Amino acid sequence: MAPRSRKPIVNHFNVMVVGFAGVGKTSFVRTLLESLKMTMPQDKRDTMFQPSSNGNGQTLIEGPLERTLVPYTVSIDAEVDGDKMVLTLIDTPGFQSSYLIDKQLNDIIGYIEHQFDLTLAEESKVKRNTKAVDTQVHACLYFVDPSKRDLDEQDIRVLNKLSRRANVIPVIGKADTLTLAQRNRLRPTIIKSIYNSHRIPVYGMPEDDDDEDEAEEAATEATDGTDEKTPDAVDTKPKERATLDDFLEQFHSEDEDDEVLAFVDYLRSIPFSVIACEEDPETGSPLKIQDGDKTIHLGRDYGWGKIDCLSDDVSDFNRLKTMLLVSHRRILISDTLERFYEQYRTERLLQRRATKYKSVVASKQILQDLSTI
Ligand SMILES: Nc1nc2c(ncn2[C@@H]2O[C@H](COP(=O)(O)OP(=O)(O)OP(=O)(O)O)[C@@H](O)[C@H]2O)c(=O)[nH]1
Repeated sequence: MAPRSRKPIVNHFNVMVVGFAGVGKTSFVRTLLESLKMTMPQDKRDTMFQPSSNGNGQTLIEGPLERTLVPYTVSIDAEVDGDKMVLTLIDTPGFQSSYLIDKQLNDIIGYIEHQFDLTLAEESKVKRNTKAVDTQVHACLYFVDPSKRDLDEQDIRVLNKLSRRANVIPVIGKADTLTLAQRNRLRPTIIKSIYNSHRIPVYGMPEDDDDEDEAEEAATEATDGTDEKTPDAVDTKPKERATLDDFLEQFHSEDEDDEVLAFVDYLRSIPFSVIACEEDPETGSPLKIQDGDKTIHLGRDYGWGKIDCLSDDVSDFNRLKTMLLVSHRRILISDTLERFYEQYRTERLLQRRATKYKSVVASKQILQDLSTI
């Protein structure tokens, strides 16, 4: 008897791109897809896209690059390092004027929460669908505008809100618009803003348990009377942090396990600087650039020089791709489920209970009122 064929379990991995308008999100999505396509056998290349349309039947991943006005997804059957997955990229409209940011951000958060609702609905079924697709957003790339000198108030607001619902990974788009010195200045400034000044819990950021414990201890001692200070005099402000690079100094490759090293490596790399390839303005397809004898498939030509956007010498594109699809993929997926989904689920259940309680109290009140008429 022939052995029964077993269908492999399909791993879904979903990555969203978010940021201000024109910072290179769509171009990055296209470059990533093209880079994956290049490693596939020819006959599979044209069948891999299942892009959603903008409602007019027009798919958004092909054709001339236009401003993204509605969120859309594009999926690809990818194989990286022998690992098969369905990779879905979710492109979102770039933030425009400051008064629109909150509305746009709410739409993005709404999208992320809707995926949690789908899981919640599936979990509540008596008979669950074993083939239900995981649509949760496992990683959210936040594109920082390279023309800024530091994160501004709006970036901080967006990063804080997004980090409550997803694994946020900071990226600098259009990194070729910066000189090396500018890039070297921008990275520590952004990290200082995230880690020291605003303590934004982006993906992988070390938590400040010690600071919280110390503040709690100080407050307890003071109220116990074991300290000279009055409670009002207690300084509950967490103490200043060392820089992230100083914090990372304590990890040595020979003493740590692979997961810790993957995080150290990741934290040393953020924000990833990426450069997207140049597209034919008519078709939107990547321009093939001739550099002497060699053809650069995903490059940019500046007139005075040409670059290969996938080269590690010019950008962190490959480092980011490997981090997402290989070294951190499983952690990002489990983190989304165990941390963000669980948090959302708890909030929803408490909300439901509160609404139910309110309606019971309200109906009792109505009955009481009716009985007195
Ligand atoms: N120099 C340079 N230009 C880029 C790069 N990536 C994108 N661009 C250009 O920047 C412009 C905007 O790129 P998009 O990819 O549409 O930016 P976006 O963030 O998706 O913009 P929205 O759809 O408005 O949110 C286009 O003219 C791109 O050709 C890059 O890495 N380097």
